[in-house]
Amino acid sequence: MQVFSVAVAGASGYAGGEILRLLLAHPQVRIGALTAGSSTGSRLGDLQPHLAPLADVVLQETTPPVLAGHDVVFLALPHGTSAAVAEQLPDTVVIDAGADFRLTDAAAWEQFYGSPHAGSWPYGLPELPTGPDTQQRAALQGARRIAVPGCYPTGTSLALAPAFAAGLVAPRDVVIVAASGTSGAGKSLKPHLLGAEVMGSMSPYGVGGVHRHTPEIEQNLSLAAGQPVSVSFTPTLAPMPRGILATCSAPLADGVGLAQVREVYEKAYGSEAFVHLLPEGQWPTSGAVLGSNNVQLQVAVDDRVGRLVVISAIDNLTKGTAGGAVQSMNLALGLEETLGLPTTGVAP
Ligand SMILES: NC(=O)C1=CN([C@@H]2O[C@H](COP(=O)(O)OP(=O)(O)OC[C@H]3O[C@@H](n4cnc5c(N)ncnc54)[C@H](OP(=O)(O)O)[C@@H]3O)[C@@H](O)[C@H]2O)C=CC1
Ligand SMILES: CC(=O)N[C@@H](CCC(=O)OP(=O)(O)O)C(=O)O
Repeated sequence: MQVFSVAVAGASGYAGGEILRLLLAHPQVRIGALTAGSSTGSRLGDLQPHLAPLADVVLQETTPPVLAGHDVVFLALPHGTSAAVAEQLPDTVVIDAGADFRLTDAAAWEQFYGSPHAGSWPYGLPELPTGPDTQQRAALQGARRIAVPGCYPTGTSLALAPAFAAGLVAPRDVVIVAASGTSGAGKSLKPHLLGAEVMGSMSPYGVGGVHRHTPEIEQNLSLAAGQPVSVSFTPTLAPMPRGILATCSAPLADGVGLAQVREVYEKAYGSEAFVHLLPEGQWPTSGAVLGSNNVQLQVAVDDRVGRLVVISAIDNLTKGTAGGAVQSMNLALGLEETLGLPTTGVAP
């Protein structure tokens, strides 16, 4: 059995920590260099105490020479730092959890990120419908560079893309409101995310079409629809460490009913290991996917206003980041796509 050496840059952060949790359970991975920024020189066990088998590994500086010589490098670094590292790793599969290479439209990148566009890499969401009978998976098989999706775009794009690909909904008046756990904001200190501010309170942010995941969601849904789709996206913060629950809705085409919608979603995801359309009457919850790579979906038709409503639940750190990254690595390396990825959650 072939074993691949894997390095993780940003191992002290939330995304890097979750990538390591999954890699520790992967049968064909040997964990190599672990790197960080300000915590270079620290023991991993002092920063990620849940990763017991790696407790005594000392974090190294994030430089191309430290990361070179591995089969795969995961980058879990702040935006804007990946390009310089990746270009010095020509012989390595590079999987970037950051946003730098997700958008194909340079103008959209510059508008939402305020910096020059680095380019675009194959987008790491295998199950995404990219047309009536196609999926993103094909672009990831054997890829040498992969851009892991943002957490909100993962749950919301999977929720609506089948309806767009099948022409069930119109490409306008699409409304998405999603609640995320606070780990989505990363580990660095943010005054509005202190315990006292977050506990027992929900709050909106990035309101009015300004959140940087808006163009990423539009890119995914436009690809599925084969025409431009515009989206009103509002994120909210929920008093929980991890998880995203998204409510996504769009105007239904004339005459489309629930049976047809369910048939389309069953066809899109019926053979997927991680994306599950729940039985009628059962609703996704963020708690039910905690720690797993699963996506729970439920569809409803609101006949009063003629809209499709799709609810999705993911764990932002698992399917929304690290699970998507490891799933993409499996495809890039020609391994079984599900290797090392949990389909069982943690409850309560
Ligand atoms: N959290 C989430 O749900 C998701 C995150 N992502 C993406 O993953 C990436 C990491 O996010 P997250 O883990 O949440 O963030 P964290 O703030 O938790 O971690 C950031 C990591 O990057 C390291 N780092 C910071 N600055 C530098 C630098 N200049 N050079 C080298 N290393 C540096 C930090 O090291 P140190 O602490 O030692 O400074 C730490 O290991 C981001 O691009 C984020 O957008 C993607 C999808 C979802
Ligand atoms: C709760 C929270 O703050 N979430 C983050 C998104 C996390 C994510 O997916 O990050 P990247 O696109 O940066 O990789 C946010 O809204 O900025």
